[in-house]
Amino acid sequence: MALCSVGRPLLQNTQRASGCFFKRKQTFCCKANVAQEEEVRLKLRLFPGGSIDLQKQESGIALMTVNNPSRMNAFSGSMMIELEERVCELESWTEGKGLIVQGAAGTFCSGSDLNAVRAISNPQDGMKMCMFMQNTLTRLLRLPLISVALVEGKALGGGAELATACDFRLLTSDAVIQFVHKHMGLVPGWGGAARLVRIVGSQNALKLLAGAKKVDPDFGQQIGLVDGVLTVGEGNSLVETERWLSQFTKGSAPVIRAVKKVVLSGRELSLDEALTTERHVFGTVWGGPANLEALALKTKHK
Ligand SMILES: CCCC(=O)SCCNC(=O)CCNC(=O)[C@H](O)C(C)(C)COP(=O)(O)OP(=O)(O)OC[C@H]1O[C@@H](n2cnc3c(N)ncnc32)[C@H](O)[C@@H]1OP(=O)(O)O
Repeated sequence: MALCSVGRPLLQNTQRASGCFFKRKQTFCCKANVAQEEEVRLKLRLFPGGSIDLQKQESGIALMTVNNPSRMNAFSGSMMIELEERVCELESWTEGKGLIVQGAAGTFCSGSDLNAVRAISNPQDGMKMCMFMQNTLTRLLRLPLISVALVEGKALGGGAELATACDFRLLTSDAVIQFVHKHMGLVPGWGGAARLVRIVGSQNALKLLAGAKKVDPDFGQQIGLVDGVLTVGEGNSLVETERWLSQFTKGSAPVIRAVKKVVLSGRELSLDEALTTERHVFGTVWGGPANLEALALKTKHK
């Protein structure tokens, strides 16, 4: 498995399909990065526990579970490494269309494992862990899959940051997202602040971070952080989430992956770069099987 999470190029699959048009954004894996990453891994391995489980389903929807229930699904060091490995696996899953990220045992994730945090509370180690997680979560968000965080129970600190690394967030009616960093004398470091500003705007992001404000489903929907609410007790949240996601993942994998790529480039690139990307991605679906089938069926959009 390639150890090149640091500086993995943006939209690598699009690039492969249609040439190198992300030159400005590109940084390549270099020996120094790989060595640095290995050093971080060695350190993270000192804090074992829990797992990140991945199930790739025939439907094209994968299920990723943050699994450390005795610590409310807090991220141990080994879980950070496993998360990167699972993301790597998803990057090469060409049949994939969607991803659900959930926590085990009815709660989402309580952030970084505080035992590890205490042990690496010096700025140098904190920065390395932060860089590793920032990279992994950036790659998670950039997967050519439509992703949704199923938030049951609590998403706290780094758990709230993980939820922002998905395209959508669905909450059960009793769930809470809270950026508790300020109460911990911190700010987000896993890319959560940058993503939050893009999701809810800077005014709301400031309120959530400076006030460590609890976001319940109603408030979350008002500010655009929450995309839907699942009623607790009314069926299985996971089944409900799969049903919700399937409205976007129904159909041909190349087309759905292409949709994610053009939206991602619109979100992350300059207009000129995004337009170029859109042209290239368009070229990958134009005259493709789904396009030809729709033309043959004389599809009407009533
Ligand atoms: C850049 C990343 C920044 C960060 O993520 S910093 C970490 C931010 N997260 C936190 O501060 C969460 C602290 N925990 C809590 O507030 C509460 O435990 C929480 C999640 C609301 C759950 O409360 P309760 O339902 O009352 O359950 P509890 O407190 O008895 O917890 C059950 C067991 O889980 C443990 N736990 C919860 N969150 C943890 C964490 N982040 N790291 C390590 N252990 C954690 C907790 O210590 C308890 O263990 P034990 O049963 O006492 O052995």
